[in-house]
Amino acid sequence: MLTDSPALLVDGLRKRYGDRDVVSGLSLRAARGELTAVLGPNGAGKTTTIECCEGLRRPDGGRVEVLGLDRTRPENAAELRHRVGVMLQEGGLPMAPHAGAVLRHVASLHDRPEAAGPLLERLGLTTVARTRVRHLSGGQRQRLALACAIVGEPELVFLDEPTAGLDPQARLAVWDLVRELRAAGTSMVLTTHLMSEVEELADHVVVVDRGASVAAGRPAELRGAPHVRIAPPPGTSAATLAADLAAALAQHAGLDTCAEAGGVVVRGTRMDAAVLAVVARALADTGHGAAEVALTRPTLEDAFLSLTGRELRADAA
Ligand SMILES: Nc1ncnc2c1ncn2[C@@H]1O[C@H](COP(=O)(O)OP(=O)(O)OP(=O)(O)O)[C@@H](O)[C@H]1O
Repeated sequence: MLTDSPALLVDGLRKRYGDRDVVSGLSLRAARGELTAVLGPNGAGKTTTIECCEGLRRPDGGRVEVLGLDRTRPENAAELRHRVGVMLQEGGLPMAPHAGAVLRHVASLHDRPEAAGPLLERLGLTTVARTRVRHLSGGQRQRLALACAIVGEPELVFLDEPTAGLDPQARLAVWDLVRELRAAGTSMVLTTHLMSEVEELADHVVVVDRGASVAAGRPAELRGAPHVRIAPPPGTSAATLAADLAAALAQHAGLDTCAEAGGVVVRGTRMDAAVLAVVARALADTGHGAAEVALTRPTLEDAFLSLTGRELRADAA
């Protein structure tokens, strides 16, 4: 096994259901000791990809290496079962046993498991330890599935929407646990629709759309730099305003003005209140005015929407 291999390497992954390619040449890399978030619209192919990495689905093409081992080779399955933790979107828990018994059973499958009691306590499950899984609330099942994924102290954990449907207190408890795991050096791959979760937890983000990876980087890289955004006044096109403003700003080296998404955007290496004042003066010089001028700090959600579009997908799952 190569110790300098990434926690997860996916290269040119393909998966087809019937005559539909749902994953078409997807590549991503998750470094060891980091939390990599995989984002994408409903139906983008995230769960299918992660399930191929977990060994639950067989890829139709491409390479999947988990902790340096080829995931598609049956001889690696047993070793990876011990070294990788999986929290499935649907939980995958047996319904009849008590919650505590399920966790103790999963713990018994590992060589050096974490103690089940304290883990149940951390996830607010002590009072339901003797409740059958089928009688747990959705959020309690979700937390039990997380406990089962990490009780074996795996090197890599896959978390598929781990806080979907949890109340804010439970979400914070899960986030604290995830931070502790990362501090202890655990590699994690997380899929989520919550941008706040990504902002809080992710070291690295991969954006997936229509079965392929469309962007990857640190959250700050994906968010992009602050810029001045100007909404043209009624009756003035963004293109006209951008051209006139660019001329008015010509003597200010390092500022780049363009029309973008119905507005005008000014970018530069340093974007602060002083630059905002310069842009506002130049705007006044154009004689156009503006409906709105603001120094904007793009959010991850802005970046996500600009990468994947705003329209609801007809093929959304
Ligand atoms: N077993 C299956 N048979 C046929 N089609 C499937 C199957 N599993 C998933 N799909 C389809 O594959 C596409 C990708 O689904 P997938 O669950 O991977 O998306 P996702 O990005 O995880 O979506 P979400 O964010 O909604 O969980 C969807 O259009 C889905 O309907």
